Amino acid sequence: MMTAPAPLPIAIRRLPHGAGLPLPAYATAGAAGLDVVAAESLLLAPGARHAVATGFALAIPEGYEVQVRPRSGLALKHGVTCLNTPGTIDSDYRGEVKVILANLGDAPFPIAIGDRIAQLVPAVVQRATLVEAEVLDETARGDGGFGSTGVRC
Ligand SMILES: O=c1ccn([C@H]2C[C@H](O)[C@@H](COP(=O)(O)OP(=O)(O)OP(=O)(O)O)O2)c(=O)[nH]1
Ligand SMILES: [Mg+2]
Repeated sequence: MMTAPAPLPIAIRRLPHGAGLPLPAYATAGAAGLDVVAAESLLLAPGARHAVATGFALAIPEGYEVQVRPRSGLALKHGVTCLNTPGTIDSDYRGEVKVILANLGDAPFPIAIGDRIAQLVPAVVQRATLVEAEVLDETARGDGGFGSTGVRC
């Protein structure tokens, strides 16, 4: 049987306006994302966006990031999504985690303190060393992209 990778410990600090709110938590035993609740209330107008407070800060271990992802229910039912999905929380960021929500729907969307608005997924970061080259190796694709292989099979 495959064994699941051990959970990554991430230090979390409650900020004053996050007092009393639940910390990000998995909704089910197999959930991939830790659900995050809003630490402020607002009415998000159609077409508007807002960096929603969460009331906590993280210290992610070096070599990892945390992705901020939308919830599909909000996206499908209300057109509310993370504008910059997946949002990137850098390992050296110590400020408040914010969720940049956008309302792509056609009705104002109310957010109450404690509403689950997004989910956090930690990920390993593969950093790169760029090696400058005069010529790149040839491939069958070459510079074809952006739909060059068509739509149908
Ligand atoms: O959804 C998000 C995305 C980012 N951040 C915070 C944590 C992250 O480490 C920092 C910078 O994010 P990013 O690199 O995506 O933004 P930037 O526009 O490149 O800002 P910077 O110049 O500060 O890196 O902002 C959030 O709180 N929520
Ligand atoms: Mg950046």
